Amino acid sequence: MAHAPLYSKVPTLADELDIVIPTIRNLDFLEQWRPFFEKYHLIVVQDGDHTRKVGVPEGFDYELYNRKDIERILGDKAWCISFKDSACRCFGYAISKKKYIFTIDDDCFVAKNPSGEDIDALEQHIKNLLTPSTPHFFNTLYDPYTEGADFVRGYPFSLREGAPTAISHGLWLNIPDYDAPTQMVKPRERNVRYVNAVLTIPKGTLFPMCGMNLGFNRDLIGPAMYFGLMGDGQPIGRYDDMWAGWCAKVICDHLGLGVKTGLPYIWHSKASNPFVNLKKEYKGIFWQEDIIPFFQSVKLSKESKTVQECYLELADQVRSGLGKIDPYFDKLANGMQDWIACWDMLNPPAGSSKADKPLPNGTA
Ligand SMILES: O=c1ccn([C@@H]2O[C@H](COP(=O)(O)OP(=O)(O)O[C@H]3O[C@@H](CO)[C@H](O)[C@H]3O)[C@@H](O)[C@H]2O)c(=O)[nH]1
Ligand SMILES: [Mn+2]
Repeated sequence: MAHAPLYSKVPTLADELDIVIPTIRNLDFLEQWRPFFEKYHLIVVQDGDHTRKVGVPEGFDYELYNRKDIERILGDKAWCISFKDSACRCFGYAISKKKYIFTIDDDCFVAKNPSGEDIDALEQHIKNLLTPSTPHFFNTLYDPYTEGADFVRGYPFSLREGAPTAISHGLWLNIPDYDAPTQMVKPRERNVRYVNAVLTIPKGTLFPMCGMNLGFNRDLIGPAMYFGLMGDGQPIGRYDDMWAGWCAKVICDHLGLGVKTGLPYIWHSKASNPFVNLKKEYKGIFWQEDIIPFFQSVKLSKESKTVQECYLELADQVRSGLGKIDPYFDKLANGMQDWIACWDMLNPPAGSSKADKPLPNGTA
């Protein structure tokens, strides 16, 4: 059974992909990415003080949303979008009109491969997203759809079509995405290991999704990419991307979609303060010992056929399964529900009466 064609030239998807950047800093890092990013539309989610002017370097096509814009657009449901946390980025996922999203932090730069060449992270994410995943049977020679590799002997031919890829999870050279305790005991550790591999995360296995260098297919998994309620007024931080990854993975498993991790690498330049991070992560470090078994036991009903249906069913299970840990999870379940309402308001089904209503633009 022939499997997906290899791409001699990876399509740019310039009109089908938005780059979402959360920022409390500045966007000077875009200068280094200019050769790779300039042809794409940017969605900048400005966090923190909305009166601060965030400059976008000349030549980039963008829309920029600050807290006031989020409140204007989402009204009484704006509360479900985090404030003073990188989780605010998920507003960009909902307001986008494109099929694909790539999100990157403003302290991530262009990395070099072992041959010293600049890595076009976006091209690799596109390659990952446009080729199938293999969640149902592990290919020991890694990604069979990449040049110079294939399915190994014993790989069932009936499974070689693979599954549609929903998420492409990239990695980081230099500052690794460690939690605070690890960062505190290994303050000088740098990731210098370039592993030339892309792996599908097997069905039934969870993973810690980092939002620093992440691509996904909005049409396949967008409504599940709610970065959990963190930051201002919340008891935990730095679990936003993790929460989205756990929710998205159980839904991908239910819907037969794939998640890949590995290439591409970016160069992560700033180590955030481990003491500040410990304060943010502290409760999460304990809670996740209950959260993970919860997600491992999640069963979604066969009636849940769309991402929204799966996500709302999951929100109910979060409320009943995790609400006893802390009232936060009840609030988070409410946030998940209001997120879906926001998603559906901003992304009405084609042909519905609301589909043609232009939304208020960002402050760009
Ligand atoms: O309140 C905030 C804090 C930060 N941002 C923007 O979000 C990203 C990540 O910020 P930063 O680089 O400071 O954080 P890291 O610890 O390196 O990031 C890791 O933790 C995750 C946070 O949950 C993040 O996704 C991981 O990569 C930058 O663009 C900041 O400008 C913000 O918008 N609001
Ligand atoms: Mn960072």
